[in-house]
Amino acid sequence: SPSSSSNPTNTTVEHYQKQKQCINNSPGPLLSHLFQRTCPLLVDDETSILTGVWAPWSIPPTCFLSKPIKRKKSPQNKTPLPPRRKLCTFTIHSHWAGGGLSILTTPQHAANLASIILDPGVPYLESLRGSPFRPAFFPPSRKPFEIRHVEGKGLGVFATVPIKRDTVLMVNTPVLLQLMDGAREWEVKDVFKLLHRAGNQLPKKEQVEMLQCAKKGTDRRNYIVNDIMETNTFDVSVDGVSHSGLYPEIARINHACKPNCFTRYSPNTLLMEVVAYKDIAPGEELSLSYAPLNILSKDRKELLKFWGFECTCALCRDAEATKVSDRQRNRIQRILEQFDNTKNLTVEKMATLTKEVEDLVLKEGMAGQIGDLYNIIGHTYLLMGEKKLAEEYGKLGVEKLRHYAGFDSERTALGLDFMKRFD
Ligand SMILES: C[S@@+](CC[C@H](N)C(=O)[O-])C[C@H]1O[C@@H](n2cnc3c(N)ncnc32)[C@H](O)[C@@H]1O
Repeated sequence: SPSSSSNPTNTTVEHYQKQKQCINNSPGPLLSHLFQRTCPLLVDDETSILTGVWAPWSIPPTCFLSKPIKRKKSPQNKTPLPPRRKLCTFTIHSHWAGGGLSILTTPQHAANLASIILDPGVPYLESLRGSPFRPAFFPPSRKPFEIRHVEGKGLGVFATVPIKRDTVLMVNTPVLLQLMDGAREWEVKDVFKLLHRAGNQLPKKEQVEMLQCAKKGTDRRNYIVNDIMETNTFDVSVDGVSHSGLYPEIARINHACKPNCFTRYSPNTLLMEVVAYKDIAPGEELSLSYAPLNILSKDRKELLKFWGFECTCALCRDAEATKVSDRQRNRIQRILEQFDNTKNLTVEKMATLTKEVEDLVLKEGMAGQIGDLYNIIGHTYLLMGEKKLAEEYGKLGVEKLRHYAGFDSERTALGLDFMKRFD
């Protein structure tokens, strides 16, 4: 096993049994019933050999230790070095929704995730959010879109029927998750090896879906799974920590700088939804923004290099429209800066700026950020001593965040936190 022998952690069976405790509060404060879940044991490469048990995973994990931490010897610095952490590949062949999933993460995050993977309690969560986790067009044979070739972009997804704004078009579980937070702690070659294994261990169906995803093809070392992850994943919060998630069907949707769809992620189920921002006509291509929407075209271009392409969306092909959009997005930034400086603000000025920024946000196809915007406005009013207006905008923010970010998103939790001061 790659991480054995040199492992400095205590790995006796007794030590292993002592680990039976929930360290993290992974589900967050929204879901009090989930605290009663039993806490799964930590599983890694060594515990699975010691105990012969690696449930709920289908295969014993493979792990690598993080790089040794180097520090200059000095008599002043007596703080102990943090322990080296393990990064492992965990695979389950049939999770709660019936699919296969491989996860590259630490044993602690994997243990905290185990109950979600076995049964996230979807009916309860649906009752909390007030709507089912199901695409509007059901069963899957009635999908309102098709996948076909697009000039200069590879494959893309196109509407086949009229789609109304706010329609849930896709609801998918991931096939691969990879820890991003602190990822540099491990040797790159070890991460590549674990990714390769994570891909190989998937059931056939998910393996094929994964391998069919787009590739940049720029890595001469030919680490295909790493290439696929870099080209196709979304940033998702798993056990409260940043991971990248591969959702092969959703990954077919191309990027646009003024998209017609947005994604909504639920950390309590790992489900990712694609929702229409606006009405979409048959024949129109579905699009998502891979980069944050509130940045200017040159910064977007820079960011999109990470996905390995030069954007050819409708906005980027139209120099005049790009200029107007940059001007509008720039103005949004300037207004947000004014919200930071409450000394110069009056209630009347706030009302005028709010109206202007709301209009601009909608014009720029940034409705997904409107909840965050109301939240900022709520904070500004509070700093100005306008409690009633602060509460009004805080409430509006939570309502929009529930819709655009998701009922259990961390952004919504921030909005709810803000509202606590008005209880
Ligand atoms: C997540 S995939 C999208 C689906 C992909 N077209 C396929 O064939 O599976 C991302 C890749 O699609 C292409 N792509 C997506 N959006 C694009 C855009 N706006 N302009 C040019 N290429 C784009 C790029 O090759 C990018 O690396």
